[in-house]
Amino acid sequence: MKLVYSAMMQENTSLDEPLAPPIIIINQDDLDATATTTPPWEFYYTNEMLLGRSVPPPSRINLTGCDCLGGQCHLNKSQCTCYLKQESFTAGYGVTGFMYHAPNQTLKSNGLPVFECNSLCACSEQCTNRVVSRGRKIPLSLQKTPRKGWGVFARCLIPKGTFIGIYSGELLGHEESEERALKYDEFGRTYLFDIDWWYINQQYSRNNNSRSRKPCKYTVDAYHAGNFTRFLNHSCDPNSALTPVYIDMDDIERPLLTVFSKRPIQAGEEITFSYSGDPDFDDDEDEEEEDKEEEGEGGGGEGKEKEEGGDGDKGQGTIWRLE
Ligand SMILES: C[S@@+](CC[C@H](N)C(=O)[O-])C[C@H]1O[C@@H](n2cnc3c(N)ncnc32)[C@H](O)[C@@H]1O
Repeated sequence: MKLVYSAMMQENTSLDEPLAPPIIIINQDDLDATATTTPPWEFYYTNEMLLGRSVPPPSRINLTGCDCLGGQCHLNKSQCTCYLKQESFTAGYGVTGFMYHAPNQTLKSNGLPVFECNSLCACSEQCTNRVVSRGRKIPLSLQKTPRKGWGVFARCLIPKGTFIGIYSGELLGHEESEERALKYDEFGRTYLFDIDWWYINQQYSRNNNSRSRKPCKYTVDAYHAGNFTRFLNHSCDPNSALTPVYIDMDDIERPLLTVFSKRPIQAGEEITFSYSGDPDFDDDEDEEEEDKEEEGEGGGGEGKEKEEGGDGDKGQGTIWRLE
């Protein structure tokens, strides 16, 4: 059954990540023959976002693509519209250029939005600004733990800033997510994840000249549909974090929730993140120098101060509804 489960995961994601190594199932905890040998079959395994009843299909009316040729968007900084868009959001937070290091495609900083090149861009599939869209590359296992149920484990050393997976599932509107939360509270299920990133709130506060929090418009529910990320357990000292990523999406309230390592993760180590948002807003100043070298840059971006947040919680990503 473990092999069947592993094959099912691979089959359901073969189109969007054909090169992803299989996820293997390890169950050292089940000593008696009647115990469950695989993770539950209760959900549809997918990397995609399925739309809830009130969620419109993605609109691409305001989506733009760059005209760069080849895979070197990071070298076309004054012409690449994706580069300029990324900078307009993140230069104020000390990150120059794209959010990925050009040579190894690792994330420069957690907690900031990423705008990847998209299906309207002329650049190639090898573009340095396409990471999540190219899918998972790292080998993982799903492992039964003694006290936390199933968890996700690294099968090789994962460098800092590596893409791990999309927190996929059903994208629900506010009303539907409230209904689900009530239902799930009865059963003690916790797979709902609000998309309420600090910069969405900040924009709302600015536009409405208010310091009140914006009601959360969208929530991801990974209970009925999702992928291995629904098995990630919580830690107060996590080795990974969520990052909002926009690919074929022009609505700032609908990023993909993606998981990236925030420090090197050893082979055999459990991969975890904080269910209540990541308090570290990692603005690695030493990496800024590296970025300039990579991009042949003379300056710019350095020493800029972070903006003041509307409600002072820049470090928070999203909030998991705990029981
Ligand atoms: C999204 S699920 C994570 C996957 C879960 N372990 C499973 O087997 O389905 C969240 C649930 O995992 C368990 N969990 C997550 N982190 C935990 C932790 N640090 N300690 C104990 N239980 C944890 C709790 O039961 C929680 O409701």
